[in-house]
Parts: sequence; C-alpha cells; structure tokens
Amino acid sequence: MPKVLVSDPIDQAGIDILSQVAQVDVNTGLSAAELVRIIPEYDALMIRSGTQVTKEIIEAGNLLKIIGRAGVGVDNVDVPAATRKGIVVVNSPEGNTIAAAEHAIAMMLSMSRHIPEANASVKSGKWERNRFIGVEVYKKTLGIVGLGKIGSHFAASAKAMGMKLLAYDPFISAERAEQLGCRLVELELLMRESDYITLHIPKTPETKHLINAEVLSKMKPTARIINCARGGIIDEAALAEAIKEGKIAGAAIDVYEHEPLEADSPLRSVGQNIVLTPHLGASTAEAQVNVAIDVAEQIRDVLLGLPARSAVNIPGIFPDSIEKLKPYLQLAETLGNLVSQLAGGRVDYLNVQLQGELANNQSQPVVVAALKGLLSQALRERVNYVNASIEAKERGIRVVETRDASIRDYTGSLHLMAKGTLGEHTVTGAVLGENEIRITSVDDFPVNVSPTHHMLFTLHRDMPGIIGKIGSQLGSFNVNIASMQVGRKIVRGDAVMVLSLDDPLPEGILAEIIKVPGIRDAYTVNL
Ligand SMILES: NC(=O)C1=CN([C@@H]2O[C@H](COP(=O)(O)OP(=O)(O)OC[C@H]3O[C@@H](n4cnc5c(N)ncnc54)[C@H](O)[C@@H]3O)[C@@H](O)[C@H]2O)C=CC1
Ligand SMILES: O=C(O)C(=O)COP(=O)(O)O
Repeated sequence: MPKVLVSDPIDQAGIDILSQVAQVDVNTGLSAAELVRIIPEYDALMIRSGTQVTKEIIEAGNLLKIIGRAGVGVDNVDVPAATRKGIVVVNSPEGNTIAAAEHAIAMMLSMSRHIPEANASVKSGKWERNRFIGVEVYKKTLGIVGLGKIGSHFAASAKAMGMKLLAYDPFISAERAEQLGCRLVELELLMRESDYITLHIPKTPETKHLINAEVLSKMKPTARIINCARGGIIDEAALAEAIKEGKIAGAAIDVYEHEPLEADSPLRSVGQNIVLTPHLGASTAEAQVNVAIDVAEQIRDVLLGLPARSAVNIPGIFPDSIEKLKPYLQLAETLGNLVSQLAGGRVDYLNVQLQGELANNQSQPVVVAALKGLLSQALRERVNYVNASIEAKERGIRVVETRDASIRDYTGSLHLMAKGTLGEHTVTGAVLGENEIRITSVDDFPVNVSPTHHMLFTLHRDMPGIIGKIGSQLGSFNVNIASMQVGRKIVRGDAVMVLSLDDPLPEGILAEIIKVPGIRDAYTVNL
C-alpha cells in the first residue's frame, strides 16, 4: 500500500479519501531535517502553507509521485525541483476563493471601523464611543491588485457596497476587467487614486516587494492597504514606517514574509492603525473541507495512476479536457514509443500532427504524451508527464506541432514523424470507439493493427512467398505470431509487414530475417 505523509493540519474529509488507497501518516510540525529524514518512505506529501518543501526534501523523496497543496499558493514548494524529479504538484485552485475574499473584505471593514480595538476596549471594561470614529467604504475607490479568482469575488462584493473599482493585472484584458466593473489601470495610478488597496496576486520573484517604500509613497495619506495574498509582496519594514509616520492611514495584514510572524517584527509595534491576523484567509470550515477533498482526490487518483485535475507543473493540461483526451494521450504515448524505436532511438526531431477532430483540441497534453512515449526507451519510468518536455528540451529534440482538421480517415487521428539514427520514420494512429487504439499507418503504408507488447515491422518487396518465409523463421525460433498485417501502396511494390508476437524476439533472429530475399529492413519494437 502506498504511504502518504500529511505534514500540516487538514480536514478529516481529506484523510478519509486518502485512507481508501494509502496508509496515511499525519505528522505536523516536523522540522526540515526531520522531513528530509522520513520523506524517502513516502509516495505522496500533503501540505498547507506551514511546510516548506525545499529542494533538499524533494531530492530525498525518491518514492514521491505527488505533492498536494491543500490550498492555492504553491510558493512554499520548490516547484522547479519537483518538476525536474518528475513529481506532480497539485493544488486546489478554487476551494478557498470565497474564504480568502471574505477575509479580505472583513479586514477592510474592521480596519475602517476599528473593530479589533473597539472590541478589546469594551472587553477591558471601557465605553469609548468617541475614540472609534470610523470611515465608510461607500463611494470610496478600491484598487485591486490581481484580478483573478479572489480579486474578482472581492470586486463583486465591493461593487455591491457602492465602491468605485480600479484594477491592476497585466495578464487580464480590459474587457474582462470591465465585465467585473473595474477600470484596468497601471499600478502607479492605482496606488495614487485608491482609498483602499487590496492585493490578490501570487508570490513570485516578480511580485516580491512589489509594494515597497517608493510604491507606498504614492498612496494618499488617508488610504489603507490590505494584504491577504502573500507575505513578502509588501516590504514589511517600509509599511510599518509609512503607517507610523502618517504617510498612509493603515493596513490590514494576514500574511507575512516569515510565518509565524517574528516577535520583534516592526508590524507588531505599529499600534492601532494596523490589523493583523495569523494567516486566516483560508481558515473557514467550508474552505478546509473543499481544499482537503479536492487535493486528497487528486493524490488518490495519481497514486492509482490516473491524471490529476489541477497540476501546476504539467504544462497546459486543463481539467475539462483530460477526460476527453485520455484515450488520445494513451495513443500519443504508444506512437511516440513506437516511432522512437523505428527511428533508432536517438531522435532529434519530432513532428506531431493532430488530425481530424483531434485538431480542434488542446494540443499540448498530446505533445507531452508523445514525448513521454518517445523518451520512455531511454529514461524508462523516470520520464512522466511532468518532466517529459524538459527532458526533451535538454536532449535537444526539436518538437514541431501541426494540425490538419481536413484529414478525416478517422474521427480523430495522430501522425508522428521522427528523425533519428535510423533516419526518418512516420506512424499514424487513431482511437476507435471508446478507447481502442489502432496503428493506422507505418512509414505511410496503411495498416490497421492494435499495438501489443512485442512487435516486428519489416519493409519488403511485395512478392509471393515472403510472408511464409518470415512465418517459418519465427516458428523455427519458437516465436508465436498473434496477428499479421501487410500494408502496401501498389501491388508488387514496397510494403510493410506488422506482426504482433506473443513472445519477445530472441537475439539474432532479426539478422536472419534481414537476410530473407526481398526484405529491405526489419525492426523489433517493444511497447
Ligand atoms: N490568505 C490566505 O489564506 C490565502 C491567500 N491566497 C493567496 O491569494 C493569491 C491569489 O489567489 P487567486 O485569486 O485564487 O489566484 P488567481 O491565479 O486566480 O489570481 C491571481 C491573479 O494575479 C495576477 N497576477 C499575477 N502576477 C501579477 C503581477 N505581477 N501583478 C499584478 N497581477 C498579477 C494574475 O494575472 C491573476 O489574475 C494566491 O496566489 C495566494 O497566494 C489564496 C488563498 C488563501
Ligand atoms: O491557499 C492559500 O494560498 C493559503 O494561503 C491558505 O493557506 P493555509 O492552507 O491556510 O495554510
């Protein structure tokens, strides 16, 4: 039974799902050294933001197939190191969207109405109505940095509260912003014109200290900033200083550059114009159930050999297309494996052509699957959907992708051409019915065969007696033929023969087959 390590607190609903297929060890609060020591036993790791999954941990995880982040941000995982090692990293892109947006809204309102201090004051026996005069958000300008899922939900709620909306997000269109009631602007204008600024962007090398002393200096002295995205996007020392010196009116912060927040952080000494929460954005009962189920299901699927819905490091596989593409991914992998063997292994060029209906689909997963198959002879189980593209690039394989929707021999088909040490070879395949894979041409000779483990391909002259000779050669080596097909373009011209064999071809037999008069070439293929 595979083993899953859960190293941060997650909802029981997730543990129950994992327990169906794996031994689950919940062990929270481990040090980095302890993790490095125990990770070699585990097939999967499930985390939240509390565990830093470093390169060292990933490299020690020799059995690891998947790292599941029960939440959105994967900035605590060394994703490039995981990719390099072929470990899929998944998250829950939507499970805590509402929780995080509602927390940011709560932060905006509680900061505006001094709710934390008023609450503390009443509880300490006081009644200070004049001390806590607040401000309204109605008709104020809200600047949203990052108009993704959380930013958009905040936008809808803020609009309902009568706020004017600005947004800065270099990756979304002005039309999309407009649909959400926002005016898309540059960051500088947003900082200058907003009364409230809320951050909803990921932490990346580009967003580190995006909000620094200089950017903060553009804000109005009456403006307030909210960070429920990630620590380190705001320069904390600069923020503390800006509030203390009255350059801005206040801040509400949920996330910190170092968590837990250090005892001597300058943010702790700002006083009453700052609201601090201990990374609570996703901490609702609902969100925790959502993310735990979402990620546990993906870990379960990957451990069962199925694809993950929300992998952050498998290029371009969108959840919706996975189901539809599944048989084609299998086809692409088989054809990639086949064409690499026909081309002699050291392939330096691969053309992947999506034909018929397949041409209207997302191509990247199909290309990745073809590369996985192509590299499987060389890399065996070390290559997978996660690292196939990187491995191909490192080997200098040029990959070209084409589409031709007008080829309608089958509903959808896939044509691969590879150049390798044995020259240029092509294979085509199709999916029949639900998921029956067929090889439909080899080197442009039409055939119709189901791929099997052991196969023999010959290029020969179409002439009487040749098939019988090969049959008896194989018989003399005690190799049983399961099926045989000949493909030719013209009678008595060149032809290919495709044989499915029950047994692997013994050493030496290929050399004998090539000696048969009329045989030009012969290849064995193991799929
Ligand atoms: N406090 C908490 O507990 C939680 C925090 N988060 C944080 O919130 C972030 C946003 O989450 P979602 O909205 O779900 O992500 P999302 O991916 O839907 O949206 C992020 C948006 O940021 C934009 N963006 C990326 N780089 C940018 C840049 N340099 N400048 C401006 N915009 C940029 C993207 O185009 C995208 O529209 C997450 O990355 C995570 O770090 C998420 C959930 C809970
Ligand atoms: O989902 C995210 O990105 C979060 O920041 C939530 O973090 P958490 O799972 O509560 O440690």
